[in-house]
Amino acid sequence: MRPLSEALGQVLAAPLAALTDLPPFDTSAMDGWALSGPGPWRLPTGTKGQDHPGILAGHGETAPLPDGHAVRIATGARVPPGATAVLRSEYGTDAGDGWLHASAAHPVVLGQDIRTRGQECRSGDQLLPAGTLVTPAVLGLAAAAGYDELPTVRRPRVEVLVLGDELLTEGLPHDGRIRDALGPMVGPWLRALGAEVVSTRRLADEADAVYAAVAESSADVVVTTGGTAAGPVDHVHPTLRRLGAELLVDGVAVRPGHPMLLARLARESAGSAGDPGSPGDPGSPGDPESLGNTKSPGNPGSPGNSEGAEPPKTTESPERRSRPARHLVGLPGNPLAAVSGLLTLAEPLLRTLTGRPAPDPGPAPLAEAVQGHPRDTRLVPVTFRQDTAVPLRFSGPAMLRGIAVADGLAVIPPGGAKRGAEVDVLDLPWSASATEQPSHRDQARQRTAQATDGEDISPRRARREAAQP
Ligand SMILES: Nc1nc2c(c(=O)[nH]1)N[C@H]1C(S)=C(S)[C@@H](COP(=O)(O)OP(=O)(O)OC[C@H]3O[C@@H](n4cnc5c(N)ncnc54)[C@H](O)[C@@H]3O)O[C@H]1N2
Ligand code: MOO
Repeated sequence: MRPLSEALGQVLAAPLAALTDLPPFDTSAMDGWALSGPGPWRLPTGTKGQDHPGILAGHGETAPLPDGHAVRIATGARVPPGATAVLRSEYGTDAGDGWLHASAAHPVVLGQDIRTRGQECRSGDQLLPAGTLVTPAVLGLAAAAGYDELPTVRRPRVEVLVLGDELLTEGLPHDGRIRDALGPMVGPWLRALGAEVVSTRRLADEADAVYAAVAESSADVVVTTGGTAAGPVDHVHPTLRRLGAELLVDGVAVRPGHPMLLARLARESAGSAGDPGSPGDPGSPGDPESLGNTKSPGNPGSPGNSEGAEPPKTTESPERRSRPARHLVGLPGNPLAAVSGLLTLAEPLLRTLTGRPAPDPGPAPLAEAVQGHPRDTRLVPVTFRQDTAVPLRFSGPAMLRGIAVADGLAVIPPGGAKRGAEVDVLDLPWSASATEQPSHRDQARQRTAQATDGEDISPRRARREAAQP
């Protein structure tokens, strides 16, 4: 459990059920008078004009209001028993003779401007499902519904290791060296995906340095960048072999990003002995082994070659076996290939570890034809214009110019897609639709269907229209 003040950005470990009716009592929605029955209404002596406040917010139950009577009331105050409506101050006249009259232009309707008890929810109603990200609005709702603290899943602790001798951390490229584009990008991206990033370290292309950094990391997830291919200084595979890690994904049929990998590290490596805690301590950690079964357009590729797929023999004690596994996500060094790995490997892993539901962004039609790879799925940066996904230029594996202005990555099947073809789009964590819960999306669809007399519209359009005031 976490106090509300510390729960922002966490994920709910259990559904949020209302601890009270909301509103908890019949409440005046306006400043004015509480009335009983048809008017004119008798005012209590001493409440004439503004000199007597009447019933104010924050007070206990008041005396019943007899038929034909009225009493001044403030917004948020408890409506007295027997009241049948509230008349706004601008719609009534207190002439000072002890009687209140409603203006002819505003005839009183039964129940008007009274928020009835339980209008928003009844005590025990489920307000939010487990797995919901705690946003500022969720904090407000939880407080209104009676919570002082929230059951949350601990965020997975992630360490980022940036590999590459050629990388500069400042200034302009020179002498064959280039700026590190992934160090500043990957940590914040993982944070947006729900991770607690404990550090981002830059490492030289040295086998022992890479081995030591991975072996000594106490993080739940190690994310490396670069060094995934088979070049002379690509140290990720050799390190994993040296550690006896199990390769769960070793390359995918996706461009860019095809050398990305996911490995399960031995539960206890040199530096992680006795590592306390786990992403799932208080909550319900998912099982990353079921990643392939999660319903997600984020897994467009199929694991390719299966080098090292033989699981290591386990001689662990039951106590050690009960500790959660640690994982390594190997992102390719080409920057857009690394983004591809963030969205298709890191995202489902972190989502599963925190028990969040799979996104269901829905397809979008392509504004233009997109050339495909002959055998592999392509991921292409797109932006949304009206209802369509517009492919962006600068989508090469080494380029970030397209993704920097994109709303998502379109999933282009092998062989390509024609103009108008409906393709899945992987949302970026900060794109509006990525932050919606499926239940909200369904409600948005329903609301929009109501607003459009059931016209069949695309889910993306439904979401956009539902977001309009
Ligand atoms: N013979 C083959 N060579 C390569 C293949 C292949 O199939 N056969 N695949 C290519 C593809 S596709 C990719 S993607 C890369 C993956 O390489 P690595 O993960 O080993 O990454 P590096 O070799 O370290 O770097 C690749 C490229 O990216 C630049 N880079 C690396 N880190 C950063 C960074 N932090 N910021 C900016 N740029 C970075 C690096 O300078 C290289 O240009 O392998 C291909 N090769
Ligand atoms: O697949 Mo590489 O990953 O084209 O950039």
